[in-house]
Amino acid sequence: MIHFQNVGKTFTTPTGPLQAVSSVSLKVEERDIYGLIGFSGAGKSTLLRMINLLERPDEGSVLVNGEDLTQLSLRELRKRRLSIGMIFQHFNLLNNLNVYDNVSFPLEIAKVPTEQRKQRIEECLEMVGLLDKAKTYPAKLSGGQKQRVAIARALANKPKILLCDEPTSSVDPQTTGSILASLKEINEKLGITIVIVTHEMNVVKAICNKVAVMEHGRVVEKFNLRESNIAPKSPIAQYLFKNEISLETREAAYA
Ligand SMILES: Nc1ncnc2c1ncn2[C@@H]1O[C@H](COP(=O)(O)OP(=O)(O)OP(=O)(O)O)[C@@H](O)[C@H]1O
Repeated sequence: MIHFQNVGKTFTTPTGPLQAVSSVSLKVEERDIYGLIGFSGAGKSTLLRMINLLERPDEGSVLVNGEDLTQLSLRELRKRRLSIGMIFQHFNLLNNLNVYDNVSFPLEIAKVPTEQRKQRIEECLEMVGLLDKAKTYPAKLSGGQKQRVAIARALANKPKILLCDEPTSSVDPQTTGSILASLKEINEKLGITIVIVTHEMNVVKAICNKVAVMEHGRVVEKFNLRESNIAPKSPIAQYLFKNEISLETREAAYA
């Protein structure tokens, strides 16, 4: 479904070139919930953003359903992006619009007629358990509710893939549970493939069937979490599996 072939990305920075992603090859199969884990700066978000070309790889290619998105015209790319939803750490809701209108927004961009829009918005809000909040503005919602609105909005155009960039990093552990439950449900019920960037092995263990561990722009190890004998070899993977804690606070302990 998603196939990274030897991808690389170097950013130009004031202090010189910075290789954020180096020679990554990885396959995400349909219906996977695939975790990308590693310390801050490992290149996880850059890799994730290559799937919908928010970042263009400058080496290798990324195939989505066998198609290299870099070869498409801008018009075709916009169309393909409708089948790839995305959610972010800080929710990125439009604060001047209520919940209903936030979910409506991508449908308006896709020029979905008003009547169909209404039905789809209600379906999506129902899916994340927030139909009763349709008229509420984001400022009145909790972090978990905001992220579930973002999930509903990402689902509006019936994507096949959902990209999640640290979706639980701004919320407390209990709220994390409700967001992860929504993600698991849409994966199981709608068959949506999910790729999730996280710092936390707890998140990976809760919902992912596979995980890739990243360090310094490279994937150092991959695991199928359905296998019974998981034996990490790299120091970082050993650390991550041993310490089910947030890396943000414990990076120093590993270093
Ligand atoms: N647009 C950009 N311009 C310059 N450097 C960038 C840009 N985007 C990312 N980087 C750098 O690339 C490296 C990888 O960043 P990336 O955000 O992919 O890492 P990450 O593993 O997702 O970390 P974090 O959890 O902190 O977001 C970092 O050193 C980051 O500072």
